[in-house]
Amino acid sequence: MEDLKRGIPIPTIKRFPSYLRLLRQYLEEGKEMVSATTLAEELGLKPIQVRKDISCTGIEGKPKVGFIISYLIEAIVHTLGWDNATDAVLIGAGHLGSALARYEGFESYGLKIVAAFDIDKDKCGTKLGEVPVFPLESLKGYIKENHVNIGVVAVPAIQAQGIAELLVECGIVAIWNFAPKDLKLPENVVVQRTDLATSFAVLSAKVKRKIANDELSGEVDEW
Ligand SMILES: NC(=O)c1ccc[n+]([C@@H]2O[C@H](COP(=O)([O-])OP(=O)(O)OC[C@H]3O[C@@H](n4cnc5c(N)ncnc54)[C@H](O)[C@@H]3O)[C@@H](O)[C@H]2O)c1
Repeated sequence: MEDLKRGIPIPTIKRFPSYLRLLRQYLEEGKEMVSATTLAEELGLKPIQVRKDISCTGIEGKPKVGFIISYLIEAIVHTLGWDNATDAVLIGAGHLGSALARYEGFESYGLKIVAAFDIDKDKCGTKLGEVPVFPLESLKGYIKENHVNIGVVAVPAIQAQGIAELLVECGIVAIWNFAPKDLKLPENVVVQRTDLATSFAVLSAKVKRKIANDELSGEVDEW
């Protein structure tokens, strides 16, 4: 995480997950080395951009050979701070919350949902996969006791602002908000909103352009 604070450009950070996906695929295929040119071709980027991005991890390639894939994966994961899974609490154990809590893949991205909280008494005391669901009233005590820094919000939009304020009051410093609501919070709180509808809007615009016979842009999809 230290490296992120040192000012790696946000577009580079956004491209890193695409590099990781591709590099892990290469590793599964038994490849050991990869060149910046190959990565660039696969991801629709310019080789100079790929070299610049990789230089942010501190890894150096060998001329004409490229990069050792396993070292590069390790370096990107470390640069993103993903080698040290960060505990998070989830608020809202409904359809979306349940899917998020059950998804084990987040751990390889450094996120570990350790507990879920809900106002629905029938859900409290149950588990979403391995994640226990607790009543909302126990949120504050849990966060204090377990030193959790991240909150994932998956409650109805109308509840989201109140829940976000409660999370901040409990000491949460970063919120991953899935509710369709722009949260108003103190500036020192990191908020990231994720909306599948936005991704779909991009997809739908691209489809329209394709149908109109325009060229699709070569940009890498961002998440
Ligand atoms: N970002 C996306 O792409 C995306 C996709 C799907 C859903 N959503 C949003 O995610 C949210 C949840 O959607 P869902 O389909 O899982 O809904 P859901 O109704 O299945 O689940 C909501 C859960 O939140 C709980 N809840 C309500 N108020 C609460 C509160 N004050 N404190 C704690 N828990 C509370 C409910 O008891 C319920 O278990 C909605 O805001 C929805 O719009 C976003």
